[in-house]
Amino acid sequence: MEINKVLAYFPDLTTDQVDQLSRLKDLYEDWNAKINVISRKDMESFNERHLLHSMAIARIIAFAPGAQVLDVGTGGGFPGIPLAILFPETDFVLVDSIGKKIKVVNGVAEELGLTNVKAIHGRAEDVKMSFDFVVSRAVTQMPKFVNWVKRKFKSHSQHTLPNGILYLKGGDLTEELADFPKAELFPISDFFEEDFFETKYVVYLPAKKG
Ligand SMILES: C[S@@+](CC[C@H](N)C(=O)[O-])C[C@H]1O[C@@H](n2cnc3c(N)ncnc32)[C@H](O)[C@@H]1O
Repeated sequence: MEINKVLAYFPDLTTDQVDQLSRLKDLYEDWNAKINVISRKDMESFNERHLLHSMAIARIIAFAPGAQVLDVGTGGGFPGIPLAILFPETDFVLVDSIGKKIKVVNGVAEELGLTNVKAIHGRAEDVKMSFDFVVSRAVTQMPKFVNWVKRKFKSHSQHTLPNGILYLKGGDLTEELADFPKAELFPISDFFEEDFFETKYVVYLPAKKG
């Protein structure tokens, strides 16, 4: 997918944001040659699989200036880096347990001048900060994930949605979400015409029970 097609879904971007998003594919190609974080096959479809896919979260929520967002198991920076570009006044903490992936995240953030990204090499369970939202893609099953992050939410919400998890997920989620009656599924095909995403939903789970 051409970058212009991705950008057409977000017509209100500033020139800085357009420039940053347009540079991502080349930056990841350079980093990937040094440290392999994205498979060759995925690199071919970088703009849809990594960029537009991550940006589906921005179709559900506009993160507020000053809000804190955690990306758990960010890998090379997804969905955290594209979201940090879209919401430059929101603070993003990207955590991954593999150090070389965090090296790539730091490199990309530095090259793009993203001052709102902090990358942590460590386990999500050990992050001791509070957040408005936790985002993620392709890390683990929801019951385990909820255990990792359930004590990491600020109680007060400054958004239209109560604070919670926004998780890019695919497959049959019936069993996985059985214990989470408050989970809401947003099909990504509602946001973008293309239907190439293996991960087909953004799952929203509010932090507060009951
Ligand atoms: C399949 S990759 C997905 C990477 C990225 N979210 C994406 O969609 O491109 C899963 C990542 O989760 C990380 N991970 C798994 N368990 C973790 C944990 N407990 N804390 C932090 N990172 C973890 C792995 O190191 C790996 O980079």
